Amino acid sequence: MNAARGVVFDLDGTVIDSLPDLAAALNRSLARHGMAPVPREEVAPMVGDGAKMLLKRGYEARGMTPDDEDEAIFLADYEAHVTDLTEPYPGIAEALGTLAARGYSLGMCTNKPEASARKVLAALDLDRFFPVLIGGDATTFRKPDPRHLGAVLEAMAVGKDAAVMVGDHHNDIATADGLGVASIFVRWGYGRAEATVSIDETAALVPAVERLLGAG
Ligand SMILES: O=C(O)COP(=O)(O)O
Ligand SMILES: [Mg+2]
Repeated sequence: MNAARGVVFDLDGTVIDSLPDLAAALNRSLARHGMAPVPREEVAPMVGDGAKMLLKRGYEARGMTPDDEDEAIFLADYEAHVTDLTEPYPGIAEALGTLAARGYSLGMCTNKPEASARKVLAALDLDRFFPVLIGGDATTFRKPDPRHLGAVLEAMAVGKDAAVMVGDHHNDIATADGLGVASIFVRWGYGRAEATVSIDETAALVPAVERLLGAG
């Protein structure tokens, strides 16, 4: 019986490969100022602390600082194009379906702006897996602050001993560690982290969760 067990997912770099659209939006913003584009592989390590931080880091790479107008235009433009090039990672929908079928509650703890997160999940037919989702702009705290994960677990009515956090960034692991929650680091995303449990492919996800939370 897994009814009270929960798996909390990070979004960017864990469930969806959103880097192409994030990089494209950043580069459209830079182009407004006549600045050269930042290649995708250089954008990847800038992802993980939310869209505003991505913009700031992208501008810094070109020796500039975004102002409020840059920020507003970038956020609206990204939200409008959030599904142009973005895809779920291969096998992730199947893994989510298996976890749901085995009785795990699923939730999402993302630093992405919440409207963009909900829009992209709906467009990719993944929103049905995540009745609980808290975005990086929804409260005054966000990952790596453990309260972000704490708020997701509270909304899921899952205790921290019965939960696991899955993410691609050191923020995800730090959030879980800070709250005393088990975590799984996924290596297919954009970040690096020291983690007790790491996996290389989506096929390894369900077995890793079952090992941490006990097979049903
Ligand atoms: O958009 C970001 O910077 C990070 O989003 P994530 O927390 O879902 O990885
Ligand atoms: Mg991520």
